[in-house]
Amino acid sequence: MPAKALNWSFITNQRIQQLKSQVRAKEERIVELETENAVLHLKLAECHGIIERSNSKTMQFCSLYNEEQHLRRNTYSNLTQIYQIVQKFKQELKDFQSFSYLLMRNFQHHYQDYLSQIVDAIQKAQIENENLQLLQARAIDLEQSLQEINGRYQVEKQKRKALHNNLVELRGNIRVHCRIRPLLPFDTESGDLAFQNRLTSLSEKVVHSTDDETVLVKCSRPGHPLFNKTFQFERVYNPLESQKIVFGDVCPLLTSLLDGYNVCIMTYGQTGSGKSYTMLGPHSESDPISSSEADQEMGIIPRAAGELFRLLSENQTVNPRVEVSVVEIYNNELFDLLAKDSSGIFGVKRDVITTKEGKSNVPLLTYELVESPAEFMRLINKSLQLRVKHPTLVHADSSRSHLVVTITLTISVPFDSFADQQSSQNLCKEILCITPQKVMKGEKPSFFSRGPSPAPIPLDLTEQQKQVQTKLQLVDLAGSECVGMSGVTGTGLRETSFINRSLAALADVLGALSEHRGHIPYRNSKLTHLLQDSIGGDAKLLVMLCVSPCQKYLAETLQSLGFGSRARQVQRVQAKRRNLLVSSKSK
Ligand SMILES: Nc1ncnc2c1ncn2[C@@H]1O[C@H](COP(=O)(O)OP(=O)(O)OP(=O)(O)O)[C@@H](O)[C@H]1O
Repeated sequence: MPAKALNWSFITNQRIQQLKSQVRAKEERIVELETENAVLHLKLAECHGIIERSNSKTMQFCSLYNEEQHLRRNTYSNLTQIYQIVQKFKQELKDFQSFSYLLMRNFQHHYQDYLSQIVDAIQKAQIENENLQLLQARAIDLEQSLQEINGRYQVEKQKRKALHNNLVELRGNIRVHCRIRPLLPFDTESGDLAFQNRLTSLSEKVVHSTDDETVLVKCSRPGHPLFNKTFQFERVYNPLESQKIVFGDVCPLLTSLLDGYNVCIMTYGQTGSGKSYTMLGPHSESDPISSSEADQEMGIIPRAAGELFRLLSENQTVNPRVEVSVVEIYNNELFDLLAKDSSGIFGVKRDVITTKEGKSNVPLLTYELVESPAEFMRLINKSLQLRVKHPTLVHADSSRSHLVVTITLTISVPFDSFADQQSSQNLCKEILCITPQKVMKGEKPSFFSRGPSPAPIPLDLTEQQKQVQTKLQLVDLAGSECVGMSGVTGTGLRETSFINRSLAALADVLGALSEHRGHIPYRNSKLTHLLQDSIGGDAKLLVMLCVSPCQKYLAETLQSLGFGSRARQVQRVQAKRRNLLVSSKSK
């Protein structure tokens, strides 16, 4: 091999070696660079990641920024509004302040005014108060004087009443009371169509009590000018006055009964005017009258029984005997409601006779002995079951008969207790002496048994005593009535005719008595014949007029008031004390 070629190859090898080492160096460098590149890629990827994250954060920031911008804009507009409101409010506040200021000034101004007015008013009030106190003191003085005057007036009124009553008694006048009943449902009911059409005016109240002694009637009749009529009676009850008040005025008559006077109380009036209510109280077949004091609506009869037994129980020494008879006068026939006929039916026809002494008497009349108000009321209720009643157009429970309840009271009194008073009154004319021997022999008098006539009671023979017999007649008359108004026909019409005739007979008797006629027509009707001793005799007689307050019954009311006024004019003999029935001396 040539040297040159060797050299060349050497050089070439060297060169190759160089190049190889260069290549190796380059490759290492490449590897290094690739490694760097990879690192850089990694870093790039990292940077991409960071950039992406930054981008999303930037996006977030952007949206937050937008939101913030939006909020800011909103806040700004809100702030603007708030600012405007605040400005407005400030303005208003300013206005208000100035208004308050104005108000305050006004207030102060008015306050000053009012204050001075108040001060004035207080000063005036003080003066007024002083005046008022003076006036009050004067008013108290006046009131006291008024009370004194009123008291004196009441005393004078009582005295006047007592004097009037004495005068009535001395002149033998009939005492007349008048009771105006309240308006009741049946006053505004009527089967009559013509009435129905005029109902308002018909139920108008035309009868009034102006005081406790005067009745005022406003008379208005179609085609006549209106005029007022007044009637005076011993007592007038307004519609609100109770059964208790009515009985309060009747009550002293029971004391008179025990004092030895005969007493008669009768109710008179048109049908439905309240006679039975006043005399008996409300009752019906199924609901009899009680004798309980709790019953506020009890009438005169049950109250009288209670009061009589109360008075007797207060005076144990009188040894009383109380006998009762109940009589009904129906169609001018007299029925003894306590007697049974042969077939055992109660209500036996009896007759009235005039005795030799000129007294009326009912032979065989049953007298039942009673010892308590309850026993008495049992008899009354039994009798009321028999009393004839029929419905009329005026009211459903109309009594078609006169009812006469007679209580005969026999009491023992010391011999001189009545005589002194009798002599002072010079009334000792009528002495019914029953022979004392009969009692002294110890015979059992027939009057101990239930029997046909009231009789004296046994005496304590160790003392000088006498028996006094007095009679209390309680009469519930049947109602006077206008046939057209009551709408009765047939039997009812016959009853009405008898009722009206007997009431006319009663009026005739009063007329004859007031004119002091020689003949008094007692015998024209059984009613007047039976009541002869009470009406014309020496009993204390009280007529209780019952009237309706309404226009519908004006004619009947005027008739009843006229009857009462005429009754007041009657001057009979003075009421007399009953005297000895039996007397006895100690052995
Ligand atoms: N003062 C009064 N207070 C309340 N109700 C009364 C009053 N007076 C009468 N009444 C009522 O009026 C009605 C008729 O009264 P009442 O039966 O006493 O009349 P009267 O005059 O006896 O009638 P008649 O003669 O037809 O029997 C009864 O329902 C009775 O309860």
